[in-house]
Amino acid sequence: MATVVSQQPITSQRPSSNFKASHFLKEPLNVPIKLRQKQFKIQATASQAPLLDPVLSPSKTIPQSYKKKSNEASLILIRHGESLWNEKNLFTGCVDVPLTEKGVAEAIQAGKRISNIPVDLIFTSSLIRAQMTAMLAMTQHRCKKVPIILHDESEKAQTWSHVFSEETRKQSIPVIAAWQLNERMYGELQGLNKEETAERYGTQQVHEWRRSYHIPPPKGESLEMCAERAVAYFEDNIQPELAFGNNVLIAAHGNSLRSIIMYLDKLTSQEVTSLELSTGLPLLYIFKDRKFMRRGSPVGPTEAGVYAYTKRLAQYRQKLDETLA
Ligand SMILES: O=C(O)[C@H](O)COP(=O)(O)O
Repeated sequence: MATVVSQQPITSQRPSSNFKASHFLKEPLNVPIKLRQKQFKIQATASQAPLLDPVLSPSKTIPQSYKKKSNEASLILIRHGESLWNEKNLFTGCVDVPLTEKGVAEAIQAGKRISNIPVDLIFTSSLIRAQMTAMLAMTQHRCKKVPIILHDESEKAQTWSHVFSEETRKQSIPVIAAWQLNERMYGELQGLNKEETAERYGTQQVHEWRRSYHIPPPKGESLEMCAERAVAYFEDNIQPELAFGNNVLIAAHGNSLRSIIMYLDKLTSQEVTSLELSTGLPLLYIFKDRKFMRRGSPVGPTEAGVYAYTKRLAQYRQKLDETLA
């Protein structure tokens, strides 16, 4: 499937709709922060602010003595690899199905493409196909850090999954699974064959259900409804991390990512209807000066192509080369 790529630097203005007012927090997000404060606290150093827990530290602003980690951050988006229901051409939505063997290979290939790009935090949906994609991709990353899914579903889940070694935590990457990043809920189409559905309701009607912004499938979510949870989550929990200088990988779904790309690329509800995302193909954005600049799909480490998209990424790759030499 074709992917719309626009090289224009994009402002992070919201598309004209009733998205939740965004706020640019300077400090990192406060959603899993209690967890990260316990599990993966980043040691406060002269250049790094600790992960602030608004509960533990009344003031939510970063103390003046701390600077942002960086003025630039990488954002990688990956639609999960092919799933068993993609292979059967069934509407999937929020049904939790795993990857096919091909989908596993796609996830590993995606990992090769991003293996030289820094990742400090991983966000996935709560669905296994996105989580499998993230974990498989990270097996190829040259940083060799271990992605660890954070569990905050209960106090016991938090305490029972605690890591009691600072050194081990430093060699780990927090993975936050958020239902808000789930695929759009396809309502009464879930489980139906896409071709048979088009024969029954007409190609035009099915295309509208699949790709339009405002029109929901029967008893399902429109892309707009999906955006109102996915983009709101992105603004409230992911964008502050990027603003702080943390590099983020999001492994999610065709439509939840289409809604986020619509926000990043400032696409209109008309333009987004032609946005298609291939399974397992990573997309790179650079976040700098509060703007998202799309950089296309990174090539693999052995393929001819751009060595690194920015000076900071070139330095990161250089450091990996030296460490792994
Ligand atoms: O949910 C599904 O069926 C797929 O992941 C996406 O389907 P679509 O390409 O028909 O939106």
